[in-house]
Amino acid sequence: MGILKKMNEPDDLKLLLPQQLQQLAGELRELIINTVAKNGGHLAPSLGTVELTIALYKAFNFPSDKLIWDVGHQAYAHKILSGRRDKFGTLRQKNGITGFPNRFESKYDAFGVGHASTSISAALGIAAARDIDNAKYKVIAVIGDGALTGGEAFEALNNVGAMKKDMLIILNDNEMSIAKNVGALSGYLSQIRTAPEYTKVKKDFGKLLSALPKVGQTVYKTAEILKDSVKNAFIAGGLFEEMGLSYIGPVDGNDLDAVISVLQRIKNMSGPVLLHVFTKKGKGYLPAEQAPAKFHGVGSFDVTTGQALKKAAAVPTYTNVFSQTLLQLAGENEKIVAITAAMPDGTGLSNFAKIYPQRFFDVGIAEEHALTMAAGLAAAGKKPFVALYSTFAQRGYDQILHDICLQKLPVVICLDRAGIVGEDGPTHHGVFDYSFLRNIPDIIISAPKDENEFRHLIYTAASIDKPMVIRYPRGQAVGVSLDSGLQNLSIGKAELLQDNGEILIIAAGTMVYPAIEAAGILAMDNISCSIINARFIKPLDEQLILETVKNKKYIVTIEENVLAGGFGSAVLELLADNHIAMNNVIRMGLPDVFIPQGPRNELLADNNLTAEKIAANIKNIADNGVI
Ligand SMILES: Cc1ncc(C[n+]2csc(CCOP(=O)(O)OP(=O)(O)O)c2C)c(N)n1
Ligand SMILES: CC(=O)[C@@H](O)[C@H](O)COP(=O)(O)O
Ligand SMILES: [Mg+2]
Repeated sequence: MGILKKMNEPDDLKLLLPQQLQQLAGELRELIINTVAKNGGHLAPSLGTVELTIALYKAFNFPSDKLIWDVGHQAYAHKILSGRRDKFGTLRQKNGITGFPNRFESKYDAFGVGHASTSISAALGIAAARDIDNAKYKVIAVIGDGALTGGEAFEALNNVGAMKKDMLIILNDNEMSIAKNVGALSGYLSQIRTAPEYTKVKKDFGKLLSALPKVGQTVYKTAEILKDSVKNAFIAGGLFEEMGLSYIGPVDGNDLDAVISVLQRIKNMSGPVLLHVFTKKGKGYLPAEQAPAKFHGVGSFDVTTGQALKKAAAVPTYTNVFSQTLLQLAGENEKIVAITAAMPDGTGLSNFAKIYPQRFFDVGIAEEHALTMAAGLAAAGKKPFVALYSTFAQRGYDQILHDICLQKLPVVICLDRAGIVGEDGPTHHGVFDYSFLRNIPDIIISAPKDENEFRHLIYTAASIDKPMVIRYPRGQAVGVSLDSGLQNLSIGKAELLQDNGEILIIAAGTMVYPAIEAAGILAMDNISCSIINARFIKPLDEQLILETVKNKKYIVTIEENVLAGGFGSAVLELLADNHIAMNNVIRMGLPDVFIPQGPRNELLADNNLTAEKIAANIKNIADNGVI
């Protein structure tokens, strides 16, 4: 770390010579690779943007100028260069540096991110505020080709072209979303990349740039000449020009000199400018260059081989179970179709895509569109399964309400990564879905206690003619054995697992097994518990709950969701509506705060949602009568 260790202030970089900047790029890569190899993280995206980040720091003055990253999973070099080098070893760890730009972590993180396609909107807002204040700083958004497939990015571009604010949008095009990028826009960008003229421009670009003056009155003109020169070579970026932006590029975004030169020359251009850079995802680490999707987000790995350090577990993940069960059902029912919003691997739909390419749709990072498209498919007689991460489904609230449920269309919404996800932290925890879905009429919300029940719920969802949600967590399932056949579960029927004692635990989804275990711990203290597996959050099994609460001294609800408006609230509403006293109800779940990052198990323990903590809390209540 010869040069990097001398970089104490971001401005130190401005004094470095070209060769030293190259060395800095190498050292940044080394630090990023070694850190991610230990902590896990978004390696390939962050390796691809090293040169771009150095060039941005060379050309602009942060934090006065505002740099807004889209998603923010490519911003590790930015974190290191903006005063977080020495803490970078704590990346994604509990109480450590977060995996995404975070307004509360650094003044260099101009906007907090984690969800895609927000950067242009945020940058436009900041530019508009700047102009109201007559301030003079620059505003730069960096957006990937994947994030550009999101509707919000298009809405923003539409507005940018009309508002004509001075701002720079850098399109970091590596031809990849998490998986291969999809869609017509991606096709358009590839045409620019493969146009024979690009090769010529790429070669001539350096020469062209060095021949042009750098500063003063001529800058704007220079940029115009530059733009025209490129445009004269071929009409690249016409789409953006038509929308009212000045298109510059394409530029090789891993060629440090070229990116520095172009930024220095265009930074004073007026109006909205789109700079198109091509980068290589995973650049500088062969395993990541060869398998950019695998190294998009990784767990710990061996740097020499690129092999994961953790052995694959014998117990399947919920995602695997979903993948296999849906494939089985799709073989039996040709109406089944599947939709992903740019996460074919993460949601387990890649095999479905291979086997049923005509019945599979990757719509890009477009959750809203995915849901309404599913509604359209259902309206035309198909049985759509939309698989989304719970946190990203937050984008699609009105589509679920207005386009699916109000229309009573039989779409199955599979919410993966529901609950606490771990190291991705508060932007990614899927802990709000019970609350934001529960108020929608005609929706069915289910949460399996284990993989066996999960398979039956998928089968049930495939068989009914109503909108249904199944929510399940990140990572491994419980490890129970699977029934040989699949069966329909009665909608809204819960499962009474045991009925003895004065304490009734009603648990939802992932909290059922911890509840059973907690009851086992309490039994050793002669405290007996009854347990209900809710299975359905909506409709609730009102009959069973009302029957079972009779003669119970305490009722405990447990959920891996925020308490506000969640499953426990549903039980309270039921009791209130039936004039049953509620002063003996204890709700366990997540508090009204954003849960930070950390290992999932530790975060569950911190929030009293492990068997031991549940048992300790119930014992305290039983012993002291304290709630
Ligand atoms: C709303 C939303 N949906 C899905 C994701 C998951 N996601 C994170 S990064 C990514 C791909 C982004 O591709 P791109 O913008 O091209 O960046 P790259 O990784 O290629 O640098 C996806 C789908 C997300 N963060 N936000
Ligand atoms: C940045 C982003 O949103 C995704 O890359 C996400 O981190 C993937 O999460 P999983 O690792 O749970 O698939
Ligand atoms: Mg990309």
